[in-house]
Amino acid sequence: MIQTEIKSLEDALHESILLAKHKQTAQMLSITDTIDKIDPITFFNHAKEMQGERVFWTSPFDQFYLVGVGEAFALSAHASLKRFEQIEQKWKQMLSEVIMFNPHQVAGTGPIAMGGFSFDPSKQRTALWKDFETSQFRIPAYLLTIEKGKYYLTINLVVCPEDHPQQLLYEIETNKQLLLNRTTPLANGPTIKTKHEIEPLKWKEMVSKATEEIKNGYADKIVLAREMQVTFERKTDVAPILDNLIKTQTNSYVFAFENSQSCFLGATPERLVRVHDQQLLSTCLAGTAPRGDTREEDEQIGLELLNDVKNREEHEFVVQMIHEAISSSCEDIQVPNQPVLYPLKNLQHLYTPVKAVLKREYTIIDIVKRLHPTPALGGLPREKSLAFIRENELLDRGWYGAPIGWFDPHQNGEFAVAIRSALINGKKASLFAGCGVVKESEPEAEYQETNIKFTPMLSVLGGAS
Ligand SMILES: C=C(O[C@@H]1C=C(C(=O)O)C=C[C@H]1O)C(=O)O
Ligand SMILES: [Mg+2]
Repeated sequence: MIQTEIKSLEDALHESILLAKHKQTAQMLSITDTIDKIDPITFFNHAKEMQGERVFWTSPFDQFYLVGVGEAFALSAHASLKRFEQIEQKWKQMLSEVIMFNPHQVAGTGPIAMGGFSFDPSKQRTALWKDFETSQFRIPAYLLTIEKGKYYLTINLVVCPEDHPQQLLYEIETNKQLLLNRTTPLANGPTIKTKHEIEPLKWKEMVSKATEEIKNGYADKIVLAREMQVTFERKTDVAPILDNLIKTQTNSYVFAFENSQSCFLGATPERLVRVHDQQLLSTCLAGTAPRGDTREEDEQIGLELLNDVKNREEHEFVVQMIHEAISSSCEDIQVPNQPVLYPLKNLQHLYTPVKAVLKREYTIIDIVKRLHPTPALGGLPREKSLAFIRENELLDRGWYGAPIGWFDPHQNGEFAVAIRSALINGKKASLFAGCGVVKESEPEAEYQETNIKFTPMLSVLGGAS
């Protein structure tokens, strides 16, 4: 990694092309500067006119946004074996070769990697997720970062020995104009034409089977998910959906990842892990109840949730596992001994935050590897619950329920668990929702719980009834 003082874009291009000529190979370059204020959804919307797929991330807790377009560099791991290590290794290799011009040193600027993993690389893949790899990160060509009210644009590109600085400069200026200096109105949000739940009866039978297995001592908890397929009147536009998610799901991360004709997006309340300056945060989120119609009713439901044996059990398995999973790589681990309520628009959860200090020799990817899947999405014990899911679930989870997020060259990053999500493809979409099955689970109650978990996405897709 070579780091230099501030340069004009033209000088940076000159220097990188010279280096590429000298080495007789392509050279990656990353240049970051501040820009004027721009709405992140506007930027995302404009990016549609450009070549390249878009990615979107916002964390509601610190008004932090990342919006990327195009792909300067890709990191992927094909085999399921050691996929986290492969991503890390390719990332380190890339970082050792990139030239960075970034005077700001703000988390989430520069050549950052945005992407995710599939839930279970050992599960048989279907055509549904054909556009997505099982481990896939993208260093966007153009990246908007909004942090603490400041706006940054990073341009990442790979130059070749035969490139011309003036030509590249012209292309970049044209794209910047397109992204930053236009006023294109947002299209209307979609309207759902048809809704189809996949095999609800079979799903309930599977919940009964899991409950029986748990009672027989096979496992303590198994998380089971299902799919709802919807169709739209017209081909969907993602920007108004994201806009709506940000406005309606205020306690959730909002994310989108485009790949070819598909877009995976959602509004998840579940942080997997965040690392900033070695400070680590993780979240135990499991145990669910609806919101009440009045304040009193809401408080009553919340109180019952806090004291409900079945939901507390679902939750406790997650707390124990996350604590154990980070114990060897962290110091000063703090875990409250009681959960609190985490209210969302359509439902409420039991929530226990976990704080720790990440030891210097570990990275966020090491932690993702240890945590995924937590018993909030897999179960306990991990391998047994995964085996049950693999064998019985009527669904290709793809990236649903798996880590999605970003990391930067300075060991900062954040991953959420991709729930409350949908995979959109033109005029159709698949929505996903799951729930933690324990020995007290009732199939009908779990079915209703998954129904409320569909509502955040259903309502922004124009189909809540
Ligand atoms: C699996 C999902 O959510 C998970 C399951 C929960 C539960 O069963 O109580 C609660 C939060 C999440 O950990 C989902 O939303 O699809
Ligand atoms: Mg539950």
